[in-house]
Amino acid sequence: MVLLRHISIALTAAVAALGSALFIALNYFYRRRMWSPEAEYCTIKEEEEERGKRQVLVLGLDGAGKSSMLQSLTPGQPEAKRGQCRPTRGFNFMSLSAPACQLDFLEIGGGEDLRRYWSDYLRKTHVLVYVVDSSDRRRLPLAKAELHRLLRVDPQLPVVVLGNKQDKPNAVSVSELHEALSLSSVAEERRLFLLAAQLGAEGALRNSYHGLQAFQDLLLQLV
Ligand SMILES: Nc1nc2c(ncn2[C@@H]2O[C@H](COP(=O)(O)OP(=O)(O)OP(=O)(O)O)[C@@H](O)[C@H]2O)c(=O)[nH]1
Ligand SMILES: [Mg+2]
Repeated sequence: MVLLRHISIALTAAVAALGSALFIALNYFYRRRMWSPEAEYCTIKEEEEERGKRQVLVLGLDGAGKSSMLQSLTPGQPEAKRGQCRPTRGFNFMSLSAPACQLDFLEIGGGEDLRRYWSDYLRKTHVLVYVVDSSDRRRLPLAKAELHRLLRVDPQLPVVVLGNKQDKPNAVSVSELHEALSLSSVAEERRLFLLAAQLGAEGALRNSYHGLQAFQDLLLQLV
């Protein structure tokens, strides 16, 4: 009788231990299995931030001057000249190493077929550089609509708007650009800068923020 009681106690304990082990194993299995793009993205972003990388997303309508700007920022490429950039059919990537961190610039082409993918890249982005062709007066409303569509996705994302091609005779001024892009309506919660810029004939980017180094410093402050 006593032996039977011992056996039943031992069996109960064994079943309980097995149950716990099964529960822990299943829990572990499902935790690993339950994947969400958001969780995956957060892990990647955290890892990159730990390694001191910051992403600068460069967007703007086709022909605005995004690739030209990246070329002019690329060390060792001073010979980049106007008219040498081809339309970006997909991505364009460039990295700049600063003492504090690495700035990873990612341009996505501005063609109509690529614009629909722009917002997918905002989640990984620390600062948006939005390039506008100041001389393309006809498409300013489109440039504004695309910018506002992007900014609705992330109300806090810092933005630098580059009013490019200021060298062109028909370019709108910075204050006209501010008005045409309705920047006051999107600047409330975010840090937003509007700079006039032009690619010099020798390929160097000039902007109203006192040169290239200051432009980089501004980005480093914002990321
Ligand atoms: N006059 C003038 N031309 C410029 C300036 N910046 C760029 N360009 C010219 O504008 C054209 C388009 O420049 P890109 O840099 O290819 O434009 P993008 O924004 O990268 O265009 P996509 O890749 O098609 O989205 C090129 O012929 C450039 O040389 C500028 O400040 N002034
Ligand atoms: Mg390009």
